Amino acid sequence: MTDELRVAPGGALRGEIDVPGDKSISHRAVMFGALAEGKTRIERFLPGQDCLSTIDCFRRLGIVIEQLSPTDVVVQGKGLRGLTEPSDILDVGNSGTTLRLMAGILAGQPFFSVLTGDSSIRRRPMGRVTAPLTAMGAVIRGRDGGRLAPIAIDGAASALKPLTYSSPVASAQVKSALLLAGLYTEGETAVREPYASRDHTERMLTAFGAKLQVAQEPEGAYCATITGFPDLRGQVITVPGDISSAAFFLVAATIVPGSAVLLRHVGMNPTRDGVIEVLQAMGAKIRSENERMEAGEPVADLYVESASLRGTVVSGGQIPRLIDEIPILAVAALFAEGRTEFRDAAELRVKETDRIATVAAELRKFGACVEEREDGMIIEGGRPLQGATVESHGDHRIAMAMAVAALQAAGETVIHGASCMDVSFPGFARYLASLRS
Ligand SMILES: O=C(O)C1=C[C@@H](OP(=O)(O)O)[C@@H](O)[C@H](O)C1
Ligand SMILES: C=C(OP(=O)(O)O)C(=O)O
Repeated sequence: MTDELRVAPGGALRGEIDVPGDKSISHRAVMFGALAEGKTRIERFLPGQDCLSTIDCFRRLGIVIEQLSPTDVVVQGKGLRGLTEPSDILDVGNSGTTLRLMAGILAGQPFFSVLTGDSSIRRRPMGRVTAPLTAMGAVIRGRDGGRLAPIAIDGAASALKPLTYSSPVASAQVKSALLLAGLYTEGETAVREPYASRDHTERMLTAFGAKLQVAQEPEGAYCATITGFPDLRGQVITVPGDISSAAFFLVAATIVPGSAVLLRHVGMNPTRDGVIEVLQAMGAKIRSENERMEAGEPVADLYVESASLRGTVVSGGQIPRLIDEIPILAVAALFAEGRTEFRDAAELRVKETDRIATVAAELRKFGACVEEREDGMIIEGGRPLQGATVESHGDHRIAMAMAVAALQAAGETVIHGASCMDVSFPGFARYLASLRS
């Protein structure tokens, strides 16, 4: 089978999509379910490759996890002390969230474990979690002095103590790793970040019974504090749809004239909804309906119609609220009148790929005008696009963003390495096709 997706331009997008489950929340439901006493039932779980890696790793740690259907998962939790030493390395595949959050959990276990992943994971910075975990007393070794995977955690030699830590980056993975290690300390562990990153860990751990305090601080800073050794109890969790997946259809329906699409069950957590704010500022017609709370998270249905866009500036505290949506927002910028600028987004360089470099390189193949900056990019909108042969570079969000750009490019586009879409959005091409028929 060839690993490519062909996308031809065509008519309006019309219909409804039940947006697949949120990746960040699906990971956490499995992890916290494993650490809780009793059964956790997860509905609308995302059966993407990344979340399946998390299930696989926890099975290797002795947790029974049943997948009653692809989206219906039951985790038989064994409590904070219930994990057992894995007999082999733990392979997280392509998932940075799995590796970094598990590093925090495994630092608190009385056994030895090794975490690794694919070639992309083995290039991504892990010092951002291994350094503060070491400061908490964890004994961790890895390539490049513990900064690159594989990393080995000598839990038996570790004696964790609480830490108050100011993270130089707004990263939910760093924050979560330290809060999870903090579960295994006597006392309070506090993590401060320059801007609030996604807060699913704080919301969900609180629902499981942890004692957690959060505080918004001056100039956008944020601090979360956890108290060690709580009694965590199994929960029933209905996972909201992933706003990061919905974003591809928000942009697709906006740029293809005559489109009208309803996206059902979209997670609207205020630490994640920057994409809607920016698209609306650009002129997009997005209406939120049927707003409700599920599993401690706000959820809504989003109705989007095609619209003309104008350029904008995206920067500062907005960036963590839309970090994974920048590749698809760059596509929206191609169809906007004038210039769009992304600043303060150097974090994009350490994702599955260097997303500043890969977005610029691949969009230029369509004839787009994209200037790379150290911490972002500048895009001149309004140029006609030509269909092209493009590469995913093994990065799911790049592959899907290119598929959306192809909808409004003259001629056919071929996306090589398209199967990586399954990392966060299995069936993406089918969902897209369903709106075109
Ligand atoms: O905690 C999470 O679930 C995630 C946090 C973000 O990464 P960082 O923590 O590196 O910003 C995001 O890019 C990733 O897709 C998922
Ligand atoms: C960056 C991402 O995920 P992770 O860090 O978990 O690999 C993503 O899904 O865009």
